[in-house]
Amino acid sequence: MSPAASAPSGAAPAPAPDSSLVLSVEGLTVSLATAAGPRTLVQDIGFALRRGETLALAGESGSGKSITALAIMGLLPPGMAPVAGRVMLGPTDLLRLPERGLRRIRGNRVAMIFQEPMTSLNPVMTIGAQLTEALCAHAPLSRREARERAIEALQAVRLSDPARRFAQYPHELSGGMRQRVMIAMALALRPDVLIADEPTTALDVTVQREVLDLLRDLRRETGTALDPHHP
Ligand SMILES: Nc1ncnc2c1ncn2[C@@H]1O[C@H](COP(=O)(O)OP(=O)(O)OP(=O)(O)O)[C@@H](O)[C@H]1O
Repeated sequence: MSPAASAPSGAAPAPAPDSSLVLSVEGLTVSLATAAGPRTLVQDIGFALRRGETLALAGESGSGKSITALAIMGLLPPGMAPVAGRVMLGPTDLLRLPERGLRRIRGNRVAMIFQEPMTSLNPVMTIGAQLTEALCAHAPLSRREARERAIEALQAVRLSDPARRFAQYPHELSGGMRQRVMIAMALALRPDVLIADEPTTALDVTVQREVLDLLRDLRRETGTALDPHHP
């Protein structure tokens, strides 16, 4: 991890409570169980994110940026576990929350967009069906309300002709459009924190710029704090 993302020493006095603090990661350490014993993948990471703020985790390949993001979401692959630290979302330590509680937090309070939107979208469901399903899973909405919210979300990410996109399948959209759909899906639930793990790596350079500009504008409009990986 770069110095910007590395953990504070822990010797500093506890800061005064800060109501704008959304997410605070302290001393996060993740290890992988191997035949030769535990291997540390992320060591003593710490950072704080305030409402409306953007924070970038920078570091060389393999330094643990994705693992940090997955640990925050409680989505570490089997064999990996956080072995020290805290991930405070308001007063709640996500590392100590059971899976049921985490499921309520994901999407609603903390959402994540991944590198390759094609692998996160279901190829046999329309964009609209996926958006409304995600919305209905998190909020008690009628189908009609969910459809309206989904189309609004597609509009918010500046997709042309949102009503038509709603009825299309992922393969009918370009890579940049698919990433916009993923952003729409993540933001439709109005999370406090959006984690973006290299959201533009799979896109060509001009589309990368458009998606990053869009994320920046949406952050301003919604106040969602953003934790982009390789912005
Ligand atoms: N599924 C896995 N099983 C075992 N080890 C893994 C797995 N995924 C990642 N690792 C290891 O965890 C460490 C951190 O990986 P991570 O993917 O977080 O790096 P990164 O900083 O996101 O890299 P990149 O910039 O290349 O995406 C690496 O040493 C990697 O080998």
